[in-house]
Amino acid sequence: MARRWDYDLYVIGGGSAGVRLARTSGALGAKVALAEDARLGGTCVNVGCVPKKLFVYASRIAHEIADAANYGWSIPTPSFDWRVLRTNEEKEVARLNGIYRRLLVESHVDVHDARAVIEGPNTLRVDGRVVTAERIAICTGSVPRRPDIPGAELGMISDDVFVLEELPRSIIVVGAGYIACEFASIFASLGVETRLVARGERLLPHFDREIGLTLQRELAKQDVHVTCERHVMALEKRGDRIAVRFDRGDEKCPEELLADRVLFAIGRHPNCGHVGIESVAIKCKPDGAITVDDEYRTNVPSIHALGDVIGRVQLTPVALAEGTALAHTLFGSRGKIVVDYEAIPTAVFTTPEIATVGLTEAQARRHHEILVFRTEFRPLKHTVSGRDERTLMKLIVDRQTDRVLGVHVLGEGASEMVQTVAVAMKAGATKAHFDATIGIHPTAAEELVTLRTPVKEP
Ligand SMILES: Cc1cc2nc3c(=O)[nH]c(=O)nc-3n(C[C@H](O)[C@H](O)[C@H](O)COP(=O)(O)OP(=O)(O)OC[C@H]3O[C@@H](n4cnc5c(N)ncnc54)[C@H](O)[C@@H]3O)c2cc1C
Ligand SMILES: NC(=O)c1ccc[n+]([C@@H]2O[C@H](COP(=O)([O-])OP(=O)(O)OC[C@H]3O[C@@H](n4cnc5c(N)ncnc54)[C@H](O)[C@@H]3O)[C@@H](O)[C@H]2O)c1
Repeated sequence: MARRWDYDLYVIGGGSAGVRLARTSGALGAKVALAEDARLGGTCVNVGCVPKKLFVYASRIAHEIADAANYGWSIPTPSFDWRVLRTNEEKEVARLNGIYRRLLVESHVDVHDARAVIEGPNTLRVDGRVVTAERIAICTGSVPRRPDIPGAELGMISDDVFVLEELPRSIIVVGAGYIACEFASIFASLGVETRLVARGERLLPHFDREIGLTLQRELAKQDVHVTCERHVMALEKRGDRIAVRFDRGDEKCPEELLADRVLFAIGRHPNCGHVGIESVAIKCKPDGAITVDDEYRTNVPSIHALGDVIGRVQLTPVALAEGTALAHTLFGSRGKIVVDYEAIPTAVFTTPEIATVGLTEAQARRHHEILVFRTEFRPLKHTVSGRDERTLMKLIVDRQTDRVLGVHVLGEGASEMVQTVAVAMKAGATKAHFDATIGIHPTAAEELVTLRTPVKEP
């Protein structure tokens, strides 16, 4: 029998959400095509998680070198070459682009290296051709925001860091979230004079307050100048440098500062431009994110949207989970699969790094009577290295049920620790379970199972 549509599913966007949706659907027997107008792998692979983490590794080697002397190592005049790092990072990204293509092809997905634009509920234009599909999935991700101020075009966005020809001597990073903190930490560790400017009262406003404040203190020890409650008003070219004007100045941060580069890290917009959503009147929220139901269906029943473009949680593992869930819901045999958005673990890859799962202390206080278990210490490694770095751990526990509601760690290995703790939390772990678990010695992680005395209420 002739098919009514060219495809069962047409996926727009080859990032984390799109590739996972397409290849899982293909593997389940659907006839699938995917369009990507840039590089396969999307933000995460090309200008996000992966190249960023490689930069993080590079930056941490600087710390290892500094810590080596007291361990007996003498490393004569180390030097760093940004171009070598960039070249090797690009090679790895190209390798991953190839792997993504192979995974799609092996799942029988037709890959179209082109922009796809929706023209109707079941119709798209791809490379000048009209293609039809029973269902369309918009997985077009998000793009970095720039502030609406004079001279904003002089500043970089995170995408630009991955094509930076030379490491600047100085940088002003604007923002207080994941990207601002991660890049400030990377640049400072690589020897760039770094200033982080936040408009709010602290870094990482969506994280546990104490974690944000402690990060600020740790970054300051590494000579990152952190200035809070300051708004950037304008950027202006001054010879080879950029002048940044703030809303006010004081002795710690004057009203105007010069730097080689400015990086805006002030959040990301859902990427709905050039997708044709207006042609079928797809509804969006005021922030531009596409509105979907719990099956990622838009107001047009044949069109779905998932990943960053729906603006729920802009993290790769969430985009992947959404892709898997939708593929199984549409083409699997188990009925509707839903993503559990509760207690999503997340990390900020600063040095020292942060990882967290569950409620912050402030969030928990709103709905629970809680006990807070807390420890702050100098890690064993640094008792000899001499580095003045502290680790902070917090456990937020429901006083009545003993359930662990939140775990917050700032310190080396935080992300690796919290990923595993998140499993225990999903299983409904109580503080008694943590107490009954034997630690691994000597580690920092063992502190999580040896915290016995709650913090006294003020
Ligand atoms: C600097 C940075 C660091 C990050 N680090 C982390 C991290 O450490 N951990 C983490 O979990 N998350 C991280 N993230 C977030 C993560 O990258 C995103 O949440 C994730 O990539 C979203 O996946 P997505 O598939 O929704 O969108 P994307 O990966 O952005 O994919 C969308 C794709 O659609 C394509 N596209 C758009 N329009 C069209 C069209 N009309 N036709 C064809 N193709 C189109 C785009 O070219 C793009 O490739 C980071 C993000 C950034 C910017
Ligand atoms: N490690 C990770 O998992 C990781 C790393 C990077 C990015 N990401 C994802 O990408 C998203 C985008 O990252 P991000 O850091 O750009 O966003 P973010 O939402 O984490 O932080 C944006 C920050 O910019 C501030 N801000 C907004 N407008 C501003 C303005 N006009 N002037 C000054 N400050 C302003 C906000 O108050 C906020 O603190 C994150 O929300 C996250 O989901 C994740």
